[in-house]
Amino acid sequence: MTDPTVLLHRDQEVLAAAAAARLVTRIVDAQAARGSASVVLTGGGVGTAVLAAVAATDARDAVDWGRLDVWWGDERFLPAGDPERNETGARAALLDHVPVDPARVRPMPASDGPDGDDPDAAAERYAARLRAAPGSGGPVPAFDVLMLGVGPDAHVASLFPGTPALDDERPVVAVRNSPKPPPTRISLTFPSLCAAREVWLLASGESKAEAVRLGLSGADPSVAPVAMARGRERTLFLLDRAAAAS
Ligand SMILES: O=C1O[C@H](COP(=O)(O)O)[C@@H](O)[C@H](O)[C@H]1O
Repeated sequence: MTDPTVLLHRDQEVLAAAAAARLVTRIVDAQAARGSASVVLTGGGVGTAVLAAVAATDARDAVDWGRLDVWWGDERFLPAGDPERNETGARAALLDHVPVDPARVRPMPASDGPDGDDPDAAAERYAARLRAAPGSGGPVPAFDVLMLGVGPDAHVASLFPGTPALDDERPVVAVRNSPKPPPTRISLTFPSLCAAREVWLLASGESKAEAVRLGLSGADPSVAPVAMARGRERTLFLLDRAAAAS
């Protein structure tokens, strides 16, 4: 686990553009070093804005999209194509616009998928895919970069304060009664999130400032799950000024 480095940006637009440039470079470097790269996507406002900024930059052509593994850190357990799904937003912002290998894009199952409306079975299915992924020497691969948004309540992925998922050691869990709609979700757990080489926490706006402060100050993760957002080799808090204001 690494201590966070804070990088400040003027506003969300600059933050998204800078994170997009950093993401392209990170993927290109990983592909040069290991032949392929793996990223874990987040939903939410800034996370999706970063993907749109990647799509908008010519630098995206430096990436070998066919050698990129795409995963998600959490998902709203809704039917495929639902606009509230993180997958839907990521496809519209980026994945539909670049030549990714469909077999290497691995969304979390939808509620009308092979397990039907059973989030526990869907979580187990995703855990099995992670375990079986090339280069996975354990429960999950060593992701090159894992991006996280953060809620005003300091949740990351779909790990909410005071909920049993925070202490769950399985790599992927079903989340019920989420305080933020929709109520049923699937999420990577802390051991999986923290297995990433680099974790990037993205936050924009003053509503996130207190959560960011807690995330940087070693708060109790049961109160502020964001405090567990740490990568093995590097942790970045990519913030705009408003999110850093507390
Ligand atoms: O529900 C979720 O919320 C967080 C934060 O979203 P934001 O719109 O407030 O930035 C997001 O990171 C997570 O992936 C998502 O499922």
